Amino acid sequence: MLPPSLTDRTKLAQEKARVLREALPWITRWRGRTVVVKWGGNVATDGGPDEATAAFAADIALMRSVGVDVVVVHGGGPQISELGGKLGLEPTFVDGQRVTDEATLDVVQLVLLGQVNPWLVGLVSAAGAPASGVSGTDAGLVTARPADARLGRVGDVASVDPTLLRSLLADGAVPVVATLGRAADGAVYNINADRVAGAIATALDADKLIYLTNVSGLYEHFGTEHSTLLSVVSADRLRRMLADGTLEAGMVPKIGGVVDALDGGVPQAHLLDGRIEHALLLEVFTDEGIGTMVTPRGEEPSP
Ligand SMILES: Nc1ncnc2c1ncn2[C@@H]1O[C@H](COP(=O)(O)OP(=O)(O)O)[C@@H](O)[C@H]1O
Ligand SMILES: CC(=O)N[C@@H](CCC(=O)OP(=O)(O)O)C(=O)O
Repeated sequence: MLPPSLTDRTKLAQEKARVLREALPWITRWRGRTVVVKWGGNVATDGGPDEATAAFAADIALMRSVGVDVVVVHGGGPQISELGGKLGLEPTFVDGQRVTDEATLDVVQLVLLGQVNPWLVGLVSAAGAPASGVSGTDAGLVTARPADARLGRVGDVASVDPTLLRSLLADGAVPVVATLGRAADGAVYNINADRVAGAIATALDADKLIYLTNVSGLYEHFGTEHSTLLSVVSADRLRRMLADGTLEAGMVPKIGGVVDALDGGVPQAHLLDGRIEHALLLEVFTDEGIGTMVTPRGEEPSP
């Protein structure tokens, strides 16, 4: 009989082999496919910020290295509120969208283009993938149109031209997109990152759209004692949730982005807790169903 320590080591090695075997069909399935991953600023706030985002960057680099065309779209809402607060700007939101006056727009640009984007580009690069930071205002990537006038310089996505992203992907790079947009008259607008992620996934005919946030997924009866995590849900059910007003705060634009993407032909979207290290890897390369999966009719695909 094997000594106990060797038995344990053998069991651990066999477990590693099992994980690798489990990953193979998923790696084969996702090679050459396009996956859009939206990193929410909340991933880097409450608790252990850098570990979770460093693990996220490592997962992105791994996806790239096995041949997935991966695009990162990032937010930075809490980081914008933090710097704005230091500068005396009180954050105000309407249905999850930041009311953006001219001074706030300056802060949005400073934080997204000067802090969050280069930080994520640095982490993905350090993890071994050639990341390339771009703004939605570059090369006509995101054309904005003014949103609700009460929101000031907030835009909706009018259109996405994926040419720049396609050429970066063809070069083997990982585009990391900051979600500003430019209107036809050249003016820059602040656009909610969840909506941009959905529009970019649609424009790229992505095979999967993943949102990383600070909850385990989408809950029914959120914030009540009856709250339950929805593991698989249909786009129709999300439409009903949007219409009946049961979603609050940041979930409104996120679910809006998911519904837009599914309506635009993206076959599946996921909401995951990005504070769990390697949540992305678990979702893409294992049989583990974590978080909430959204498909057109609420059915679960297999590899
Ligand atoms: N039904 C719901 N299920 C889960 N979270 C919800 C729900 N309704 C509202 N939320 C809120 O949405 C938040 C995530 O959105 P948001 O703050 O915009 O994150 P991010 O920065 O990742 O975009 C959660 O922290 C949660 O408080
Ligand atoms: C119009 C609008 O609300 N824009 C967002 C853009 C950043 C974002 O969406 O960040 P998260 O994904 O981290 O929430 C904002 O100013 O907060």
